[in-house]
Amino acid sequence: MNQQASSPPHKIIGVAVIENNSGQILIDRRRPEGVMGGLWEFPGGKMEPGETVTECIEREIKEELGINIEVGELLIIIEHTYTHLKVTLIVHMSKHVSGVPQPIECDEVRWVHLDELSQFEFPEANTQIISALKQYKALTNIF
Ligand SMILES: Nc1nc2c([nH]c(=O)n2[C@H]2C[C@H](O)[C@@H](COP(=O)(O)OP(=O)(O)OP(=O)(O)O)O2)c(=O)[nH]1
Ligand SMILES: [Mg+2]
Repeated sequence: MNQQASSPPHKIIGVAVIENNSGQILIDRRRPEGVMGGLWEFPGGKMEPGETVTECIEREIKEELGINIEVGELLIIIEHTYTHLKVTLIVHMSKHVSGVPQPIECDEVRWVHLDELSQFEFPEANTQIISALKQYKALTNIF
């Protein structure tokens, strides 16, 4: 078997942790069918050729949820290998600007507080995003 045939597909994904003025975070539930069906995630999607991560995140959030956001600083970059898929998740903190989130390409959307995230089931790679987010919030509350 050659290298190409044996390695899983690799997706590079722009991901947003979107906060509103009440300090809540936006999560969405993936559709029941398909890869990681029914799990919750932070909104985002595949980068297209020629676009920056910021452009990718703004576009995906508009397409998937119909809202406008302001993409802020990088939170973390995660490389994770699932059984049939390798993902690079480039996660940015973002601020909600306008619009009510609609479940256009997902099953459900919710605004939740940081301490509520543990009540939702996320893909494996998200453990690292959530702990980075908790550290980030702990630090930004101090300074
Ligand atoms: N958006 C997002 N994706 C995540 C998270 N955690 C995680 O493992 N992923 C994975 C799931 C998917 O395989 C991939 C996101 O890709 P995607 O939403 O553009 O694509 P998809 O697999 O839903 O479908 P497709 O466009 O390839 O048909 O990254 C997360 O928190 N947010
Ligand atoms: Mg997506």
